[in-house]
Amino acid sequence: MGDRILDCITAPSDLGLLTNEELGILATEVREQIVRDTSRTGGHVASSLGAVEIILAVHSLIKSPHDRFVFDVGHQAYAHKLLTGRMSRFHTLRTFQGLSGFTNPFESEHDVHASGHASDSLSIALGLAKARAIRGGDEKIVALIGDAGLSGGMAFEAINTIGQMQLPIVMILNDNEMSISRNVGALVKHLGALRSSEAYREARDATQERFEQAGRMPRALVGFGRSMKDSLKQFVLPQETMLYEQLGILCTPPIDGHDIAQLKDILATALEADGPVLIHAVTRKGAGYAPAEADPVRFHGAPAFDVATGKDAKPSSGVPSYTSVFGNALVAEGEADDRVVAITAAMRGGTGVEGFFRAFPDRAIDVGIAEENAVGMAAGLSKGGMKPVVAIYSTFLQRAIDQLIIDNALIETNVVFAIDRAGLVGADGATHHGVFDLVYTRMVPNMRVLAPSNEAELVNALHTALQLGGPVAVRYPRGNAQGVELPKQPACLPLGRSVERRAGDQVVFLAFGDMVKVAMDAAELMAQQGIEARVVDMRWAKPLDEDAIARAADAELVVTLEDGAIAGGVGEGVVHALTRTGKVPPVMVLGIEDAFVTHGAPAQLFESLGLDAPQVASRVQDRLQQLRDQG
Ligand SMILES: Cc1ncc(C[n+]2csc(CCOP(=O)(O)OP(=O)(O)O)c2C)c(N)n1
Ligand SMILES: CC(=O)[C@@H](O)[C@H](O)COP(=O)(O)O
Ligand SMILES: [Mg+2]
Repeated sequence: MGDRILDCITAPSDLGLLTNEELGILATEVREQIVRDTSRTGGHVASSLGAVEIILAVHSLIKSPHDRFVFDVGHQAYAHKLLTGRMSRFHTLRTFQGLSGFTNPFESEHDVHASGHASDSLSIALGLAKARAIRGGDEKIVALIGDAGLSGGMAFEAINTIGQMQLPIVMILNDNEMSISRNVGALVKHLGALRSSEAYREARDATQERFEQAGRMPRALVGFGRSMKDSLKQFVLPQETMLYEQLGILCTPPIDGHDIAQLKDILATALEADGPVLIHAVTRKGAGYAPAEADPVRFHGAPAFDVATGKDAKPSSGVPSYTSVFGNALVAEGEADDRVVAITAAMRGGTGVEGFFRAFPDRAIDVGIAEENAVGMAAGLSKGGMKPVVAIYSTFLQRAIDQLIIDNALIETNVVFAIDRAGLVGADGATHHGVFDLVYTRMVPNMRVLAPSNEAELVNALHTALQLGGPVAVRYPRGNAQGVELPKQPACLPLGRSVERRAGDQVVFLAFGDMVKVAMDAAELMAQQGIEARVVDMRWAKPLDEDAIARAADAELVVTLEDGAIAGGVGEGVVHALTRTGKVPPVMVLGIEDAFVTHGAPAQLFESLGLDAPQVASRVQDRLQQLRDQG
């Protein structure tokens, strides 16, 4: 480890003192550090490895934090973290109380925003540029965005305004032809045409040659601002010019995103331009670590792995994930009914719909990072006689709440929202926890919401949702299911009916989804203290089982348990239902308090929130005692 350049970096501006050769050595050291530490913590290995040279080149030319470097998604920002004073804590990445897996301004002054959700970087950069114009500042603004991030609606909208406003911003397109899976969409074809077109190849070679001849002095060669545009234009055929050129953004030909010297040359010029510039950098996802280059999909978001082989460090538990159970159940539903159509927004693997894509390619759609489009399109499919299932993470459906409300719920489309990653997801943290879907689905008229408590319930919930008609959400968590047997044939669950899982009269738990297990374990612990608790698996977050709620009103204490935000959550819905019975017993509403939840292993997070079974049991016992003491 001795004598590394990386260990001598005290601030990102130190990079400006390094030669290109030294920066190349630093790139290797950064990669080794990323692989070593993420092999223990897991993380977004492939994306971060692919962006190392770009990040080094940018930091060697800008003065962060005065100059602003904005990351799209932020999953590729590990090199940035290592170079901005977070080396010594990098081994804590994504762990409880450790570094975040994304950029976060509360973690470092070099991080502009809380990244994690794709396609927002250009809007943030544009806002910074406008603020600079109003204030009269001189800071440089650079945004790094992937080819999939660039295809998201928010990025398209930003480009529209960036082209109009003409404020100086440097956008670096990190084009590796990959989203998490292979990138999709017409923009991909456009970028591919640019990369492969003879004109661009010639342009790239010519640019490189000329840089080399000029001892890499592009300023002298291509000039600044508009003259750079003219200069670059001579290399491209009009019909091959980049789409964004036509929208008023100066675009470079594709350049090698792993060539630090070339990157610096182009960047130095772009940073001086008087309008928006897009640098098209071509990279390899996973670059520099053979297992990640060979399988960038697996190494997009990898669990801990063995560095030598790239294989998972921990063997699988053998219990299927909720996601895979859902994926198989969806294929079975697709076999039984040819109106079932699956939609994903760039999350084929994550949402478990790969099998459906293989079985029914004509009824499977990946819209890319375009959640609004996915949910809007589902409405159209439903109106056209189909039964669309939008398989989507809870956190990403937040992008499409309007389409859920207006395009679907208002006209009662037959759309199923299969909401994966509901509840606390773990290492991805605040930007990715699925803690709002119980609020934003329940608040909408015509919506029905199922919260299965195990995988058998999930299979039945999906079947029920498809049979029921109208917009129905089925929410389930990340990770392993409970290990229960699956039904041979899926059954329809009675609408708005709960199931009692445990008898008891003193305390009644009204629990939702994954929290039923916590309630069962807590009830068991309380029984050891002589307290008898009923556990009701509520099954439906909407409509609520009003009869079960009315029966609970006879208990000394009612406890609602959800793994979502309690502000506006389903526990509050239960309280409302209780007020309608005319008899309101003491109620504890347990769930996520009004604060963002950090990252860490789910068990640690539940413990830190007082939502693990032992703490739930003791909180409930304390409250019961308090009530009894009050008489
Ligand atoms: C709104 C939103 N939808 C989906 C995702 C999940 N997601 C994270 S990274 C990613 C792919 C990003 O691809 P790209 O921008 O090309 O970057 P790369 O990983 O290829 O470097 C996706 C789909 C997300 N973070 N945000
Ligand atoms: C950065 C991002 O948004 C995704 O890569 C996300 O981290 C995937 O999460 P899962 O690991 O739960 O699929
Ligand atoms: Mg990409």
